[in-house]
Amino acid sequence: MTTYDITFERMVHGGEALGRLDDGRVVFVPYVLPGERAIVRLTETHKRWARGVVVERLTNAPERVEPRCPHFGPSACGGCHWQHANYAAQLAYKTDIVRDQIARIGKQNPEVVRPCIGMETPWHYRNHVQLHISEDGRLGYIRADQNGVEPIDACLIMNHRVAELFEQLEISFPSLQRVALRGSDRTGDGMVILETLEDEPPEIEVDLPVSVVMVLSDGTPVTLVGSPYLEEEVAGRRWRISANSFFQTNTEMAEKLVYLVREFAQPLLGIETVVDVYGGVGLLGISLAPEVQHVIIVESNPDAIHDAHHNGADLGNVSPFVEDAAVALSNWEAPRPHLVIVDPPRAGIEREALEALARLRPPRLIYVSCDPATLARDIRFLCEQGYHLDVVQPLDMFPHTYHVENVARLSLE
Ligand SMILES: C[S@@+](CC[C@H](N)C(=O)[O-])C[C@H]1O[C@@H](n2cnc3c(N)ncnc32)[C@H](O)[C@@H]1O
Repeated sequence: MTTYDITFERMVHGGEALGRLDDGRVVFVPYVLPGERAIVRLTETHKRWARGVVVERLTNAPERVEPRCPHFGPSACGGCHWQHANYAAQLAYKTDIVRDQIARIGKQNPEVVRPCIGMETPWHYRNHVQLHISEDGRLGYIRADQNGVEPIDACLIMNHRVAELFEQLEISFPSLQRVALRGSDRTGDGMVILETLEDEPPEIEVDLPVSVVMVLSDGTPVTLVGSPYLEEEVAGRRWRISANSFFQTNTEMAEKLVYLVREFAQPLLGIETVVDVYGGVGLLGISLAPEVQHVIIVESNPDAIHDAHHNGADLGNVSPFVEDAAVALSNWEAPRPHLVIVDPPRAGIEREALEALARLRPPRLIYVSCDPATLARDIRFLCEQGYHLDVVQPLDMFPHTYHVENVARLSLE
């Protein structure tokens, strides 16, 4: 077996550490830290890069800590990537990664990227988890090597309500594919979402104070017990969230996100219309509604738009629309919005929507993103169309993973 002695330089987007082979190729290796030296075996080789695994670690970085969770590691749970690094180091890696993406892919000055904002206590934060069924019928997460499901006894990143649901849950449906648990530590609401191969919902009995929704094989959600939605509390408002509506998975950081968007939207004086594209249940747009004349929410999921109607009803100036982003932006007939917020899924803004957004030319744009690479790609395009990148603020929505949320503000030069 050929092995290589590698010293690692930095963390990269995707969560691996980057080192170099003697022939100049870069090599990506998980579960090591910048500054560490390890003997590595290559698992994938290409002309300009390779991927490998640690055979033996020769040195430890000062940032290395003992992972708290017994399920963490290369041949176990794939949910967390960085429990072996202290939290301050995780935040520093995230800042460096975002700066690297903004410079290399976005072709922008990386100094506009502020240091990543972290959580005070970076544990028990997830209000929503997706669990799979292991070979022996237990609930778990997809393994880090993608080789099946790692059954888990407990998870340190579930919030307390979700952890409570997980402990109490006893289910045995032969056709069960996945189980999602959603819960709020603030309102106490809880929901179990069962995904099956069935076409018909079964009769079930549940002893717990939770709602149970079953998603049938065609994607239709059917409420079996309780309510079709749960409620969360963020930034002084209650948010209604249906079983298949998106909501930010970290409630504490969702609140920071709302306040940051509000800060980046200043000055709001004189702003008539704000458009919140990829708006979900309206979290970002509705939070600005008390300070502007009109908020339009564009979202493709009808259930989320139904929630947004409910969430903004008391304000009287919120108009939610079920529409594809590209279609809505391409056919925009209302007056030009003063401020557009975009918060697309990981893949970023589709090309057609991005081109339509650039043609619409709102004077100010706030781009919320959970993927720094697609954010940087889209920023590059928008800057080529005349926008200026003012600032990028990384937020640690997902401690112990390599994922990082970002809020960018762009304005017309
Ligand atoms: C990352 S979430 C953001 C939701 C919301 N801004 C929030 O903070 O809760 C992205 C949202 O975009 C919606 N979406 C995905 N593709 C879309 C499209 N092509 N057009 C409109 N909305 C889309 C998803 O349903 C989801 O609600």
